[in-house]
Amino acid sequence: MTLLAVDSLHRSFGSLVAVDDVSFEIEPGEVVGMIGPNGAGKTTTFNCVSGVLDSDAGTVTFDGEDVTNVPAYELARNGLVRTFQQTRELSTMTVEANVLLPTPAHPGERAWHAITRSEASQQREREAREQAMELLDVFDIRSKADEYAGTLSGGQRKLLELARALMLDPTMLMLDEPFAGVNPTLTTELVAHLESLNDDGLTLLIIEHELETLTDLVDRLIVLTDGRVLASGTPAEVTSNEEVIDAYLGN
Ligand SMILES: Nc1ncnc2c1ncn2[C@@H]1O[C@H](COP(=O)(O)OP(=O)(O)OP(=O)(O)O)[C@@H](O)[C@H]1O
Repeated sequence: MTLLAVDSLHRSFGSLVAVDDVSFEIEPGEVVGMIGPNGAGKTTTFNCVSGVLDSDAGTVTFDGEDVTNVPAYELARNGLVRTFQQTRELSTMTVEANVLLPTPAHPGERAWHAITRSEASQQREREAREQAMELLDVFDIRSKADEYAGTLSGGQRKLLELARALMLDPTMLMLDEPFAGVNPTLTTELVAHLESLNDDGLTLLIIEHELETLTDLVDRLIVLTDGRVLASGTPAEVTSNEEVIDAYLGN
């Protein structure tokens, strides 16, 4: 069964049509890249699909359920999680606290946990902490666990953002420019992490400008221009498509 189906999505800002009749489908286990020139509507499409912005028309179906305009926190519960182009770490909290933020087991989230401190809630906290530390270990930022997130480099912030998204145990991750501002060594590491997450069954939809980074990683590319899907296919198909070359690659 198709995991994500976007059908005839529209979103305008005043008279500007940012997303204009966009349709695409993602199958379970796929890695799909979304490319297109600046202003093509990639982030707005992400925002509408991930419940950050309401769409004006169209439908989004995730895992067989109509989730059109369902808020992000509810989508996350269903397994659809996204990251942002601008990382959203809280710079005056520690790296560990940042990773723990989205988990329901975080003590701050439910006031009554703090009061009752039931065995079950303490167990959940312990498990969340272990999971957070494992992720920081995998992403090679465990040594920074007790430091303020504000001290991390741009690349490490991307890893922190990814770790935080993974704490929600997603079925599908939508990544908005995960490699932007990341140095080549860290990019290679990040790609390897994404490949291994995909090997474990995680479905990925990735916005990226750097086509070279995406070509090896993705099964398929969706090209947007002027808010519309211009082409979709394997990297080889898309990069040899004349319309794509004119609209995007030729630039
Ligand atoms: N909140 C907003 N208010 C008004 N216009 C917006 C808003 N968000 C996006 N737009 C406009 O919608 C169009 C699509 O923008 P969007 O950010 O989705 O494109 P993009 O393909 O992600 O671009 P980039 O690669 O530069 O991030 C652009 O013309 C942009 O200026």
